[in-house]
Amino acid sequence: MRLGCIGDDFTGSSDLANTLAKQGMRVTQYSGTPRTDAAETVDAGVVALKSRSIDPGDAVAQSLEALDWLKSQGCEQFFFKYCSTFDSTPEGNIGPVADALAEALDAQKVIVCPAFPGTGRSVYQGHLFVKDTLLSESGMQTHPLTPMTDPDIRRWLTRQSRFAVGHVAAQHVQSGTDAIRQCIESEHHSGKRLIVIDAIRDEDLVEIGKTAKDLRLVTGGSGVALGLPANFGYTPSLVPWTPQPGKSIVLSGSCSLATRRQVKAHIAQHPSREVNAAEVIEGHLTAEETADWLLGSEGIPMAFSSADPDIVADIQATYGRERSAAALETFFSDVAKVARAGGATRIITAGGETSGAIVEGLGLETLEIGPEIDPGIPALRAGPDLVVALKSGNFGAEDFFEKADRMLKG
Ligand SMILES: Nc1ncnc2c1ncn2[C@@H]1O[C@H](COP(=O)(O)OP(=O)(O)O)[C@@H](O)[C@H]1O
Ligand SMILES: O=C(O)[C@@H](O)C(=O)COP(=O)(O)O
Repeated sequence: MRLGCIGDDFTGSSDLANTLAKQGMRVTQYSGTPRTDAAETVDAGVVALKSRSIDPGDAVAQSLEALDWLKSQGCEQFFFKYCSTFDSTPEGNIGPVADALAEALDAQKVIVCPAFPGTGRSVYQGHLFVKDTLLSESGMQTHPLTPMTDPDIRRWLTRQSRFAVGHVAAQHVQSGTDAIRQCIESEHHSGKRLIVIDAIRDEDLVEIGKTAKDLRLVTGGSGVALGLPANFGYTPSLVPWTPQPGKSIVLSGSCSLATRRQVKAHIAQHPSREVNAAEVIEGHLTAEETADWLLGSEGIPMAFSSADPDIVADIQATYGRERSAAALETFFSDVAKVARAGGATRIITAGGETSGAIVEGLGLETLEIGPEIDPGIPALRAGPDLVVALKSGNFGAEDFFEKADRMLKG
């Protein structure tokens, strides 16, 4: 294994794995830190953690455990993957985890770059944009778990990190590798350890990737990984796929804007059932009942709790943020288990936390990376008769669920 990656959620990990696979690396995604060695054939290993919204101390401990395992597999460089919308709270977990990995690797110059132009995320003047709006006006300001209310990544990260935060501006990035390297050095000499880098185009990310050749630790969204495989001599290639027949279901616990649009579009075409959060939390709706309905329905049936911010806010005010999230995640995980036992072979999930709960619940230890369905979302094989797609909250076309099923089915 050459490149060792740690993802702070499961959808984000598959997004990174997708970028690396398209650039020619053989990639495997692991659910948590494996207890055994990786197969010899793996070039890049992505350890997916569910660490984005947990206590910062736990996130650090889990990330360091993953790092130890990746080191033991022979990795030469390490990547910490977080969300292209920098999902975190003022306490973490991006800063604390990046700090801990930097110290463990003695990395003095650490790139911080959430940009992913392919999905409209760009960093300019240290501010994160989602398409043409600032992060804090993009819908992310009402995220159920990590509301993003400050678009200045430097300022947000400064609240989370023990280290001074630096910046490389777009005009230097656009001047190419030498200019970027000089700016990083200059920030380093002025005592900055975490260095936010502007990037608005894929070309910028490729240049940043080249600059990162000698850095032990790189952090960011999947975009900044674009240029890394070439440093190891890999070249872009087509990712193979074996079609998976059988029964498909969609489970959506994401309340992000893109998912809500996709849910609306899917309802118009396929059997769909809204999961009432209060009924789940109160224990009035069982996973068995929902799974039976999914298995008995035609087409690409969907169960969803995806709701508008005011509805989510009401649920959280009544039951608490953590309790409602935990109850819904457990519910979707249980639905997936029953549906799988009842014959589901294609499972499409929406939402990072939701997907993490489902993949862990199903006990899927490794995921092989297949072709890209939409930017940042690959088809994944979990076993001889099970395939999945883990959709990040704000990724995917409006007809994503149908499109994903078409690709998984082959
Ligand atoms: N109707 C709802 N009310 C309150 N919380 C909800 C509701 N539906 C989903 N959630 C919770 O919101 C969180 C959404 O996070 P996640 O699955 O990561 O989606 P995204 O990828 O869009 O951020 C999950 O913890 C989920 O359980
Ligand atoms: O970088 C991204 O935007 C994604 O890979 C990602 O991490 C998305 O997380 P969720 O929106 O929570 O699914």
